[in-house]
Amino acid sequence: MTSKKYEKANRRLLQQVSNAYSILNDPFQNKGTAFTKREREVLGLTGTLPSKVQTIEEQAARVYEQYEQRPEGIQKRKFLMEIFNTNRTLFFYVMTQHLVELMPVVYDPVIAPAIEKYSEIFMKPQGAAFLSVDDPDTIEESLKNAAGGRKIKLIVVTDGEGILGIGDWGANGVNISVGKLMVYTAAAGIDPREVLPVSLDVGTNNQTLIDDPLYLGNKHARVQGDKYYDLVDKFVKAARKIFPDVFIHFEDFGRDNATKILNKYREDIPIFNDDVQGTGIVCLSGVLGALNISKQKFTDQIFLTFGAGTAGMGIANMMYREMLVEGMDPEEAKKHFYLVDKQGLLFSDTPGLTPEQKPFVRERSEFDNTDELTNLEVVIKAVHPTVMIGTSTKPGAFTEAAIKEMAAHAERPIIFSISNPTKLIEAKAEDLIKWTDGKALVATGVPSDPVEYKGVTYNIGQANNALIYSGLGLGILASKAKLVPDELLSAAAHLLGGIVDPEEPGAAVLPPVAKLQSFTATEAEAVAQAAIDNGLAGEDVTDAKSATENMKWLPKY
Ligand SMILES: NC(=O)c1ccc[n+]([C@@H]2O[C@H](COP(=O)([O-])OP(=O)(O)OC[C@H]3O[C@@H](n4cnc5c(N)ncnc54)[C@H](O)[C@@H]3O)[C@@H](O)[C@H]2O)c1
Ligand SMILES: O=C(O)C[C@H](O)C(=O)O
Ligand SMILES: [Mn+2]
Repeated sequence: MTSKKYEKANRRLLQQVSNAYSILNDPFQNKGTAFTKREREVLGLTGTLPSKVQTIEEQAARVYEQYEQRPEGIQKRKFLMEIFNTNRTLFFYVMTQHLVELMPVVYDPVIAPAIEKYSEIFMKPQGAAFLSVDDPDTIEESLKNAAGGRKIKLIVVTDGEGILGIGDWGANGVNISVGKLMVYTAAAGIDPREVLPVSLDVGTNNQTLIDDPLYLGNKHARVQGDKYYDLVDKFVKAARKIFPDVFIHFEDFGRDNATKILNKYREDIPIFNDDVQGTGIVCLSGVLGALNISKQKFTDQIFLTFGAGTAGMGIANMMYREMLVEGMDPEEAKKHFYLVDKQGLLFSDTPGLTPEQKPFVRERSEFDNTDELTNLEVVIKAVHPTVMIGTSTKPGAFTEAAIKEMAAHAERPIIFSISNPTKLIEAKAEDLIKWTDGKALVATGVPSDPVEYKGVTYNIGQANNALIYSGLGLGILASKAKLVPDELLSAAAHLLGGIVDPEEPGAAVLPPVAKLQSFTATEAEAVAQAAIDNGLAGEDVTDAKSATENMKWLPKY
């Protein structure tokens, strides 16, 4: 068949299969003005676009110029979402070109108001699957419909109950799944065609949403108990049936469910809870980075968890495991941990303890002023922590008095104030540096500008699981890891913790987001190697470096 005849047959087939608009309206196929004249002829696009053919660079320049003209915050994000909904390749080209500038807009902190307003500003479902507790028999059908025939390798699922620190946002929470997946692609080059955001809509206890005529989710109280866990189980089983090798990332589940779900499935399939494990890894990396700077020993550290919830206990468990890896006796290791929650310092007889908190509580007999240990400053005075991590959602909780009390007993106090979004942060980086006269080794959950203090520029690491989960995911997918044991998480943490330049004055405890793509690639290789070393990799995966490099998708036509 001559090439002319072939092209004619191909054109006819394409036109039968999909007319111009199904191409132009498919963000995975659409190139917009970058379609060449030849492509336009073959694909039946002649006359459907302005005549000029642009390169992706020219398109990106136009998009970025438009972006800059948008008002700060959610308007900038809405514009970027229009690009994402129109042309995934162009979106990720622009996002990777301006990663440091765009991450806080695409992701944390601007994603928070975007979630709060999701229903009222809804334009497109952005390829997400909306699984409803009221239609449990449509789970498989819903996943297949949303995948649209695409081979899905990575799912980020949320039930919207514990969004960042802003709480229950029901079906609006799907935006966190969409945003997290954007970071996976921008940071690690996960193919955007192979990902699926999933919302488990089990209702909401957020009365604002129930009363909001614009709210798009199920308008009833959150379903709990067996019916809830049955839906989660139906989802997990259906996802693994339809997408056999899929890696499932759980995000922003409520404190009572997150760890329980993780522990139920992690021995059988490759799953991950970002708030529990991702945050644990990034904080362990940050502490290891800080100790590289202060030259202190990990086993000498005393940890105070402020806000012993999903993330707080994920972090505590990751640190505890590290103590054991360092050879410490389990009972001795437990003596290095203090949990503070709404009730104050947690004791074995404190009412309302969660299952995750119980292994780490203390005995009242250890103290002679237990009634006063509801005040953070008093707790610090009593226990002399060297590491304090805030995952409490309590803004300003790290007061000047509390921080100065910590600095009185710790030569280089390690203080991570990581509640998100910005309005919930326990203390600002510049205050922590000032209150400790430059001694504190600081990290925040949201991006923080460098702090100038007494002639030193203090670079502030972003202790956000976004620095870690993309590399972990790429390593898991590239190695075809059958499970995600702690060994893989630890490999990621030690890799990141070793990237810090400890000799630089004011060095950050974590690598900068500007280097996210490069350290993500290195981390992915370390995770894939750990999978190979632990006998968890696919039979055909023997070379971690080539496996991760071959997996990467690049935003180009
Ligand atoms: N930086 C990151 O990567 C990262 C990762 C996960 C969570 N977080 C942030 O951490 C915060 C908590 O998230 P989570 O998923 O663990 O939520 P969670 O609800 O599971 O835990 C919050 C804990 O803080 C406790 N708390 C609330 N008010 C308190 C107070 N006044 N004093 C002491 N404790 C208090 C709660 O009782 C709960 O145990 C959120 O702001 C979230 O955005 C940050
Ligand atoms: O989403 C983030 O910014 C980090 C973390 O997962 C959180 O819940 O705060
Ligand atoms: Mn989260």
